[in-house]
Amino acid sequence: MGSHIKSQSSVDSNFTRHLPKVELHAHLTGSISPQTLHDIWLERKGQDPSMELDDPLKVMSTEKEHFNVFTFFPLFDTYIYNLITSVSSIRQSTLAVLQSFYADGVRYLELRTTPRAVPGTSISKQIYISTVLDCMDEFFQSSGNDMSIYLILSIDRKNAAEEAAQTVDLAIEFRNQGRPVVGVDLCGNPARGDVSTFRVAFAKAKDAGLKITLHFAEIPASSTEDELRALLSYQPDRLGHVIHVPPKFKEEIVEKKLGLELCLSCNVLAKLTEGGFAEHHFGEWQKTGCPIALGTDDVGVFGSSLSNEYLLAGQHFSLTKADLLGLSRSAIECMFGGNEEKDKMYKLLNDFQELKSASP
Ligand SMILES: CNc1ncnc2c1ncn2[C@@H]1O[C@H](COP(=O)(O)O)[C@@H](O)[C@H]1O
Repeated sequence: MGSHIKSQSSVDSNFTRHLPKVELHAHLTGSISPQTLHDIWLERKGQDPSMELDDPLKVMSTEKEHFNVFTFFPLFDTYIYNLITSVSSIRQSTLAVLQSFYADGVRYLELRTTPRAVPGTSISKQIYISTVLDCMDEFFQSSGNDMSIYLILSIDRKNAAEEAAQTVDLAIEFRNQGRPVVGVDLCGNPARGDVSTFRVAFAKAKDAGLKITLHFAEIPASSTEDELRALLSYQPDRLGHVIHVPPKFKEEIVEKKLGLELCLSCNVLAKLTEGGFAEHHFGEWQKTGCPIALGTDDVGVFGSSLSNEYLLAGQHFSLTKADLLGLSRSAIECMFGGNEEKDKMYKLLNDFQELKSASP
């Protein structure tokens, strides 16, 4: 009874930080902090003073107007991908990202990244992915196996069908080598591309037993009947963002109980939604019974950690500690890593709940 009363109390940052969390929607490059990018920039500037890229602390300053859907996507192609061009900087940034999720209380992480070769170097897509996977292995061991980490490979909407197929092939190849690759994602600038291009690639991913998650209805232009019908025909296991979803698609999603990856700060700060946090569509989806996993999307850009996302949900939707525990449990349902991983997370949450209810 005591534990019941305590868990009804309002949420605070101490609670959300210590809550064992599941992060399922985090883009690796967008998760790199401005400080880590700055460190990499300083080192490159030291080696090559004529390097023309501006200081990340200036480019990504949160004091200026926040990135919106038009300014956000070029940040990767024209800036960050030009800064992180060596195996050592891929390693440095990936390890820093893993460390910050861990320090924030994430205990199960599915990171996603778009395979990329670095022009003018020997870094192929394969080398890029194996470097990221090596960092994940290293981090897993050095954290005392405390945070499980899996990888999802992203297809970018601007990709041609062949590139998308290559991404799926890479996912299958690494998964078959026993590396922790669990799925394939569709991301990228929602104003670009025709998603029907990727039919064959996603069919191959499905056949190979990979899980599928898709960025879905992020902006009105990517929420047409044709697009959403095509995306649902790829039989996704989870959907990301689900912002501008027309009622009949909503019904279908609810009927299938698809897992939903919702990113409050990203949507509000990038102005993908209107009305601020209080009007975020989390409020609507929460009533539908679809399992929800809060996610950071791009913590390096939007500056809000996963524990802060839980805090924001608590504050803006009047959720109690018990509600946030329930939300964490619903994120577990959405995990791609299998039942053993789910059981491990449920246990962590139960232990946490007991500890909280026992503490004065
Ligand atoms: C508004 N939210 C979003 N919507 C769609 N795609 C997004 C995104 N945030 C990030 N990305 C995708 O992730 C890539 C960077 O990470 P990786 O190099 O893959 O690790 C971006 O190029 C973009 O395609």
